[in-house]
Amino acid sequence: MSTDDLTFDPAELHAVSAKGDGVASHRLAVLTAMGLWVRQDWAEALRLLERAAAQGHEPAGDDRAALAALPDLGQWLTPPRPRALMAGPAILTVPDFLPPSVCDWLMDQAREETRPALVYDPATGDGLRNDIRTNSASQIGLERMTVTMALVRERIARIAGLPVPGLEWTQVLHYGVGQTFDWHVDWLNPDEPGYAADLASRGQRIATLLVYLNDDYEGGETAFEAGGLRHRGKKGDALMWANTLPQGGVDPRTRHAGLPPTAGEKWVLSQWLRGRAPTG
Ligand SMILES: O=C(O)CCC(=O)C(=O)O
Ligand SMILES: [Fe+2]
Repeated sequence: MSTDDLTFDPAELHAVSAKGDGVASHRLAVLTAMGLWVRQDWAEALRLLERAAAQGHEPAGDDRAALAALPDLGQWLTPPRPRALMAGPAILTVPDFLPPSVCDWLMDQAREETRPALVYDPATGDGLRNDIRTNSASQIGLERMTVTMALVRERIARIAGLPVPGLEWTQVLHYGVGQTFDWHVDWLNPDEPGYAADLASRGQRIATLLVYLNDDYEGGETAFEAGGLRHRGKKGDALMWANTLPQGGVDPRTRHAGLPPTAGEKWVLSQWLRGRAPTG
């Protein structure tokens, strides 16, 4: 069965999977990894992934190969302590947050479907093309989710100390020479009526986490107005910061930019984190 025709109903997925359909088994593996409509269970997700690969579903085979490069689950789900770069705003680094093989795999996944990056229109809450974002983005939503990605998201949630259901869909950003994500903040302006419904449903973007996926480019730092900080991690390193203040409210000092590479191409994973699962 093709992905487009396939249900997200776990009972139906089980039935189709039992008949030998690898697409259904893979989707069930992903839902089980995420705990979406079924109980979250890593061991069961891995069993289902094995089954999907054995049933000949190629993306499941790729997913399994990507997973094989990870350390054991206990180690993976206990990320190292971040190192503080700056206290106010709170900006931290995490060296070697993702293995190089996972970085390569994420870039491959993103190459398959990368579009011009959009900005959020406060008037409507829709995505809009805008000159401040000339880079491209690939969003990994539910249709493109994998068990490996679910494990990456779990590790992100753990290092940030925030719940997985609060993670927005992960994006992989791509910058060619001269392309930029110009000066902006990631938090949603609470004074902007267009953001009200989103903020009520999902809460604020409490934190941002980036993972630098490659090294072979010049320039392209992440720049913060605060302290004139310019940062560029090596392949696999994460950069994380709080968009809100410990006492509540947004932190205007988090204004930042993805500067344009001057040679080569920059790839970065971008994760915006809310504090809780959506409601309503
Ligand atoms: O690419 C970068 O360094 C910055 C990305 C960014 O600001 C974001 O994803 O919100
Ligand atoms: Fe940003």
